[in-house]
Amino acid sequence: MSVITPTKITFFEFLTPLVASGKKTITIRDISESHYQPGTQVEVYTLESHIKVCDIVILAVEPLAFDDINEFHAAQESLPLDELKHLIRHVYPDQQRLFMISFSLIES
Ligand SMILES: CC(=O)Nc1ccn([C@H]2C[C@H](O)[C@@H](CO)O2)c(=O)n1
Repeated sequence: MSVITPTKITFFEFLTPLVASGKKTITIRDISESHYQPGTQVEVYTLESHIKVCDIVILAVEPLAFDDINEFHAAQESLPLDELKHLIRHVYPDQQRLFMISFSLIES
């Protein structure tokens, strides 16, 4: 079965300034949002209002267990670790198996 490479990603609106400023360089998603391909350009939109924010390039997609999320990931998310884990549990209440998507901002 082939999976179409996605060319868009959404972030909660309150996180988009961190993406657009280049401070946030990873996002942690479940398998349904893990099909990004390294080297591809992806458009960033706000989840709530679907406004285009910026473009990013995908650097890597790697498996990451919820229990292994640590200060290293929090720094790259530009969030405190407790806030990050709380947010991930809010979005993905039961999932241990997650994916770390690393990306770089494309300056416009
Ligand atoms: C559908 C959708 O947009 N879902 C998500 C999922 C996660 N995030 C943020 C929250 C954290 O900063 C990281 C880690 O999951 O990504 C998000 O903005 N939108």
